[in-house]
Amino acid sequence: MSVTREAVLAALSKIEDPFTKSDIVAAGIVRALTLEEGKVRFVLEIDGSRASAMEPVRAEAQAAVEALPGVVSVSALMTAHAQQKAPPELTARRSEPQGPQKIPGVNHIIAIASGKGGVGKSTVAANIAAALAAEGRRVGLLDADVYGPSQPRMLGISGRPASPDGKTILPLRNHGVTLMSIGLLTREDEAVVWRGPMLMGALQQMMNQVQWGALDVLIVDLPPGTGDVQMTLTQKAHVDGAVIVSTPQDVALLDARKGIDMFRKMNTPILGMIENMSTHICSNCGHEEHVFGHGGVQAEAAKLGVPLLAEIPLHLDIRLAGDGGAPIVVSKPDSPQAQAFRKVARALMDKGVA
Ligand SMILES: Nc1ncnc2c1ncn2[C@@H]1O[C@H](COP(=O)(O)OP(=O)(O)OP(=O)(O)O)[C@@H](O)[C@H]1O
Repeated sequence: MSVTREAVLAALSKIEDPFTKSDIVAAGIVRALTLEEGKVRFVLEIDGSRASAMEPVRAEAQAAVEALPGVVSVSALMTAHAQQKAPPELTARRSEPQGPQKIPGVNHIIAIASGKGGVGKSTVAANIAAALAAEGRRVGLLDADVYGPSQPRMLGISGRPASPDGKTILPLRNHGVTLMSIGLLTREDEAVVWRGPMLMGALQQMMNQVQWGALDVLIVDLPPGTGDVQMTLTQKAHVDGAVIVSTPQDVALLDARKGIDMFRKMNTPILGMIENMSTHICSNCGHEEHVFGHGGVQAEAAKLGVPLLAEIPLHLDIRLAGDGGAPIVVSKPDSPQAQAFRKVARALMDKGVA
């Protein structure tokens, strides 16, 4: 028989949180507990400065659950809050500094967003980042797509980032782009369930505890939709603007409109829209076909009064390049597809945001 949620919580409640002296369940640090056919996953949400002190607690929690009958595997991760937690007996949290802040050393932040998943937002983000690097800009890429981090694969980066002092994280680098991705902190085959407060903690950690160095621009690859990550980013960081990626299909456009609306409510300028998978060019014969329609994003951009930054074709080379770890801007810099991305990069530089 598979283990029950109650049994897992009972085992975890025997472990003491050394900081609050209550058990880790009562202390509220056990989050995102999921059980699936004996596979147990949970996260300990802790103060970032206590990571090394809490590691034995994490190990003890993992071992306690592993010892339960019916448990097949256990994944126990730690995620950090950027700020101190109030002691549990206090109901009010100490207020934190309000309003968007600059990330030290980072001149500009550009968010790449889409209303719908799978429209090519990550592909666009990787290519814009590599194109800006090719223009000589100092570029960072923050992969905040917690539901499907794909930037390590697209930029050909693997391995875990180092943290020499246990507090800050050293990002990795390829194709002139400094990358930090939530995908580099989790195992590639491991699904991570992120809940609201954890998402906010993880995003703030990636913005503030990563040693980005001096950057002209940080590109943020957002998850699709209008959720906690988008809200946290625009509330906590000074974002220069958002680029909205959509396919020409009506359904994708509807979602893109919601995204634009959200950014406007958060006072984040819309830098423009990109129509991806605009037209299909056959790699054999060069025949052009409008698989998802064509021109829908241009019409929408005109209606909303935002610039259309590019129409990127659906082209096999773009996918192969992304899957192969060298975006098309790097692998085939002279191709028309790469040139379309270079044009977007130059437009962003001309606007003074990159
Ligand atoms: N213009 C294009 N031509 C060919 N393939 C493309 C193009 N744009 C994206 N793709 C491919 O489509 C797939 C989805 O793209 P991508 O991961 O960039 O989308 P996404 O919007 O970031 O998705 P998600 O929201 O799920 O993270 C990838 O395999 C990518 O290589």
